[in-house]
Amino acid sequence: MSAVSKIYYGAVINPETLTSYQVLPRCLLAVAASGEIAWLVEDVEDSLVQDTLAQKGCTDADVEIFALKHGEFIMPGFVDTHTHAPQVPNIGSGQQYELLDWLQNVTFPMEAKFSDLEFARATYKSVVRRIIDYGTTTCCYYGTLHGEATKVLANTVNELGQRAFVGKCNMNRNSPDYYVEPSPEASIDATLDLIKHIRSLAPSTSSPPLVQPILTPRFAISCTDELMEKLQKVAAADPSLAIQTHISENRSEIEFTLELFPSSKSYAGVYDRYGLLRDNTILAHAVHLSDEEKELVKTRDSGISHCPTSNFNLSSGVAPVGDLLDRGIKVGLGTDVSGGFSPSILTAIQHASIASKVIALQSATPLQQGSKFAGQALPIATLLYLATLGGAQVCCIEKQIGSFAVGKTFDALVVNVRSDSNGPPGLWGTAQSMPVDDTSEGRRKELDGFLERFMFCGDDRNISRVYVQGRWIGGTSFRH
Ligand SMILES: O=c1[nH]c(=O)c2nc[nH]c2[nH]1
Ligand SMILES: [Zn+2]
Repeated sequence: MSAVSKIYYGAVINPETLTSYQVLPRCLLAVAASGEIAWLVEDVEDSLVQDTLAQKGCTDADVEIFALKHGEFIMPGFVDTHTHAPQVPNIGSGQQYELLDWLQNVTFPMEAKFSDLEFARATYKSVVRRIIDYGTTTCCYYGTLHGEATKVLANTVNELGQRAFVGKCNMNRNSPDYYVEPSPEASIDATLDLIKHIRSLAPSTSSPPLVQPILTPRFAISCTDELMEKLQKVAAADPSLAIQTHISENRSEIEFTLELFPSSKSYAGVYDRYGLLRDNTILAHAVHLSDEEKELVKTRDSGISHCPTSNFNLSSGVAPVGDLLDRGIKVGLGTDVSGGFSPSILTAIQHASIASKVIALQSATPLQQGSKFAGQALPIATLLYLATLGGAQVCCIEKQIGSFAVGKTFDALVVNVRSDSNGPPGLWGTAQSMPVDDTSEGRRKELDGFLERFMFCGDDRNISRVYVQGRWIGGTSFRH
């Protein structure tokens, strides 16, 4: 690890497990020039900061110290495990449709426009900029079916410094003539070319690279058997290649899938038959999986992207996240723009909470023995985990990001809930320069309250800085 280049002192929120997180009002955290966390001391009194720095061999002269104000805190950046960059211009339109009609009437016409590379360049620049400023430090992006436009997306992400997985859609059927791949061969050639391009963006020293390719069969409906067989070969030849697709989102979609693949018993069975369920597979939605399918997903160690905003908005249903968690399945959050109408993971957090409450309200039976989450409202710790470390697990990068620990990279947000922040006016009450209760317990309680209110009432105006790999890349205080 390189020498310490920056020290942060102040309030830190650090996710630990599905049911716990650390609330650290006076944390001292050092980031190396490489972007990794060099060391972290959980509780340091103001008067002991200089001594602690001296003990760590740091002097004011050689490192920059960023002292957070009261009402500011640092937390890990958000992980969006599922979104569609080319659908951002469509946000808020077509909400009268369910999935299959929405794709035909709203989504495919917009995605088709990305055959124009100038349009792709201008759109992706503003889309990625906006997603970074919403606090998403890692994002799993679907591009369109166009290889060249998806290279533009990957280049843009790389230039703006976000961590991401970027894939082009494989789709050679059940799409309009103006927006469909001509053959399985053409789909695979463009995919391999994109993978090569994205891997060439990585400086050889950064491990893992900031931008990684991801195999993206749009969903089973849009891929012929022949294309699925070819995708299977690509995946088998490259076990480190991540995979993303949609699963079991909408009842008509499930019915159509089973008609198209009559030899498979279930939707998950289709993907499994083609070797596409593995530990680095991200499955969006999983609203209507059978118990047998959930077991299969668990056995393959694939992850689920829970996209509650989209599931409500396209009237798809409510995913049984508590049950998935009880089964030990990895779960993260996804915005699924523009099925979801917000690119902010904060909105996904709020809707994940409401979704769990809807399920709890509908649960006729009391909690079953051994179930920790099913049929219950998800607590703050779980929502925080899904938005950060859970998402990192789904992407198989939990050793690098998602929480703060020595050796992990500093992918982080500075959140500002002060009355003088740019955030929702009047939300935070009177500006206080000090906690009302200035004891350790008082500070912890206050910080915990700040976190909860940020998660439910905050927005991007409260995110003043966004860091990826130690580099300041966005937020309201960032000069673009
Ligand atoms: O929410 C969704 N958005 C999409 O673009 C899509 N394509 C297939 N299935 C999908 N679901
Ligand atoms: Zn989607």
